[in-house]
Amino acid sequence: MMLHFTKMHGLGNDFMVVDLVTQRARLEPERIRALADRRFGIGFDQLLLVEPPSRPDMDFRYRIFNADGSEVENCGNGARCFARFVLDQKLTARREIAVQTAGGNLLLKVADDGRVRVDMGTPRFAPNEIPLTADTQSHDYALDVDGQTVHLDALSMGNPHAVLDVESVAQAPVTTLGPLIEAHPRFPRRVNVGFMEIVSRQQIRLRVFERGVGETLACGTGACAAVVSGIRRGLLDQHVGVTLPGGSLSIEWAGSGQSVIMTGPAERVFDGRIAV
Ligand SMILES: N[C@@H](CCC[C@H](N)C(=O)O)C(=O)O
Repeated sequence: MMLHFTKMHGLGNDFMVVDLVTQRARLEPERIRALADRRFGIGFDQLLLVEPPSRPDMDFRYRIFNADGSEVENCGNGARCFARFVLDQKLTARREIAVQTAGGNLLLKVADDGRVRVDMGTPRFAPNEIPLTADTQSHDYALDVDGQTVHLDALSMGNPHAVLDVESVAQAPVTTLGPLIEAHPRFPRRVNVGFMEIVSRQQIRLRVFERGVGETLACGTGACAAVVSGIRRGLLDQHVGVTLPGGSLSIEWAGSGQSVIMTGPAERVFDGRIAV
């Protein structure tokens, strides 16, 4: 049987997107890892599976798998690509789409210019909700990493994020410190690691070492987590532009108990099919 897919990206964070509303397939972790391979497979950071919802008040459910085959709770750039995909495939005519993810429900709006605005839900800070092993909630956790003390903030955007302040993202130890924090035993489900350079109260630069992938060109939930961290520590204003290696996102957060709003592009690259 042939399975149709679409290759998409949000700021260079790239996806294989599969419609499982009109098609049927089961992809095991080993097959996902093979398909994600950039030389022997299709090549992608995440696989997105679009499915019918399990609740009548939702339009779709979508599931997210990292390149290492692990299923995860949330994906910001993926959410925008998902919204463009269901419209382009005519799976819906609605420009306002409610979707279930493993990390919670999201509300997405596709603007006339194709940019997508996503209500990413409320950030969570309690250590057990991240999850992070810690006695008390803080915005400054000290982690022993190979005998060195590293200070970071941590929070959940549905998925777990650590945020480190750096002087310069160009010099940041993303590929050396990133994997050590990603797999640190105090993060029992591993963690996405963001390196944030604050340029002004309305602008940051960010690089993210993603759990289950490695450094990507952009991470939507990572951008939300970094901005939330900066706002809650009094370092950033409510509307912040985030420059990532693959492009820019706009993030807004009005503070405690409020949803984080992310706006950015979503692009289709090509369509293909594989035998399953
Ligand atoms: N690229 C994503 C995040 C994808 C999931 C992440 N790697 C995790 O394991 O939680 C984004 O744009 O948010």
